[in-house]
Amino acid sequence: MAEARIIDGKGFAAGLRARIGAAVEQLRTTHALVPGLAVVLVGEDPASAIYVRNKGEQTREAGMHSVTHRLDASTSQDELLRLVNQLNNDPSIHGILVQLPLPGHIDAQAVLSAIDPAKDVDGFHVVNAGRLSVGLPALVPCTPLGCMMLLKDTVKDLRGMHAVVVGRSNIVGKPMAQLLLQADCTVTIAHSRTRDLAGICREADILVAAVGRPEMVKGDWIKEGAVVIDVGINRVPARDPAAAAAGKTRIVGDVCYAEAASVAGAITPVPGGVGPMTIACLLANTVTAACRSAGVPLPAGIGL
Ligand SMILES: Nc1nc(=O)c2c([nH]1)NC[C@@H]1CN(c3ccc(C(=O)N[C@@H](CCC(=O)O)C(=O)O)cc3)C=[N+]21
Ligand SMILES: [Mg+2]
Repeated sequence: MAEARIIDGKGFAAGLRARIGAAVEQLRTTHALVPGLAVVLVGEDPASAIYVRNKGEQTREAGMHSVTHRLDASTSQDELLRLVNQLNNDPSIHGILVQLPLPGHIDAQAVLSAIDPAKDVDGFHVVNAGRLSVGLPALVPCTPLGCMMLLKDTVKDLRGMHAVVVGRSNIVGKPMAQLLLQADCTVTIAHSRTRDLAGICREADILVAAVGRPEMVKGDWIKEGAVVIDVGINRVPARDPAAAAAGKTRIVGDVCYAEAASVAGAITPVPGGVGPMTIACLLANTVTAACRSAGVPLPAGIGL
């Protein structure tokens, strides 16, 4: 059997960011509208710090207004809520992202609920989750949105295909299932407690792995020719034992890539697959939020 086609998320994301940059330039010249994104980071988690820096850089590269608030890990929930409220009322800010996870003393749901749904570019507010589930215009969570863009680019006609989503988080699994359903797929949501998970996965024409367990999905879980979207980003010890002993790590997905690539028809790599799409879609959502708030038509080429 032929080796799977590699779905180039990194390349697709670069193209999407270029289209976003052009749209931002149009909005500025024709509507005097500059989309603005505020990212809030509480504490010093090193991975989060890198993501937040990348978000800020890519936002500016697209010509957008970017603000990053870095708060001490000891910041109280009240202080964080005051900042969110201030950003809700700031007309230069169209998108607000509070980086997760938050320190344990802060109730993440309370913070997410405080974000104005119109500025909720993560799409995590219950209003956006509800709007997505009933088919109303919504801000759609960035990772599933990016997965969907890659799928639509890879598969000519998704209608009637059996999509299996492994993982049921509010951030990826559930919204992913909603988007697939909207694209007329037949959708199964599976998870760690699913009976015969391997057998269910083998029925998938489209397999989305979003469980957060390194290389859990094996090659023999995959139907010949299936499209595999690997959402996982797991840090594991480096392959080389000496490097591993020295604390070096590498990143793997939720899918055992080498095994899967010899069975699947197409597959996203990790890194370079879904991850870069997540940030590009954050920029796209910020443009969407800015246009909706200003009553300006959405630019073409940056949505589903
Ligand atoms: N409120 C909130 N919204 C988020 O969207 C959010 C969050 N909190 N907390 C953390 C996770 C993680 N996340 C990623 C973004 C980009 C890559 C990414 O660009 N990955 C690259 C590089 C991977 C690497 O080398 O680390 C890749 O997969 O190729 C990964 C992960 C967004 N998150
Ligand atoms: Mg689970």
